[in-house]
Amino acid sequence: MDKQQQESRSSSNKKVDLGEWVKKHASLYEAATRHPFIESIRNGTVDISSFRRWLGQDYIFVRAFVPFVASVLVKACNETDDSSDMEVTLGGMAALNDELAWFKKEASKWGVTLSAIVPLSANVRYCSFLKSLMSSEVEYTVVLTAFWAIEAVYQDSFAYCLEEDAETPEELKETCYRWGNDDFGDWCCTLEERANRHLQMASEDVRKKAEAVFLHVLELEVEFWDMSCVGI
Ligand SMILES: Cc1ncc(CNC=O)c(N)n1
Repeated sequence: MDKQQQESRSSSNKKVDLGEWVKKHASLYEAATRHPFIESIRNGTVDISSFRRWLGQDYIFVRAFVPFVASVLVKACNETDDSSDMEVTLGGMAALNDELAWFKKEASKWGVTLSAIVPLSANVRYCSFLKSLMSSEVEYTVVLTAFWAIEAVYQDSFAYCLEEDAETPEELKETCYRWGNDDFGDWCCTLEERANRHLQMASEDVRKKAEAVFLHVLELEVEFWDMSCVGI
């Protein structure tokens, strides 16, 4: 085997998957999934005005997330002929329909007026990032990676608040369960599998872009939690 063959062999054998990136960037991943806001839910010391702020801001985020997921679905239909890709994304869209209804119900329980919420700057930044990913120029592999990262952070964070030794207040358990439940966990694993498949097939350039987008999602998630806790 000559040198060039060896290089191309080793680059195609190089393990690229999302689990590896989580390990490689463990401290940022941990900052996003074990944030003080999440820790405060888990140990029962959460400041309720922070929780209410998070709830109102997250409703705005989820409304912006719907067209992003729709754009992932369009790319799945155009760029792959594998129906599992379309199905996992369509499943995510269906869940968002229930989620928006849930936000309305939860907001009224906490006395949060959703129509009066003004998006804070971290939220505006996150929503405009989603918008930038909706461009047809952004590769399917890259947006699938972003989609997985956005969902995985919530799944991991809220599942942590439901562990056996967690002291999450009763009235917050339903919120944690929304993203921390096992079915959502399984769905995230399916999404991860789909994304990994595409990463394996991608060029080095696309993989690099996907890794950068993964890191950017983690940063934006940290800022989103930070925004929820300002003033405490
Ligand atoms: C800021 C943020 N990140 C991820 C999610 C989870 N995806 C949809 O609900 C969310 N609701 N909010």
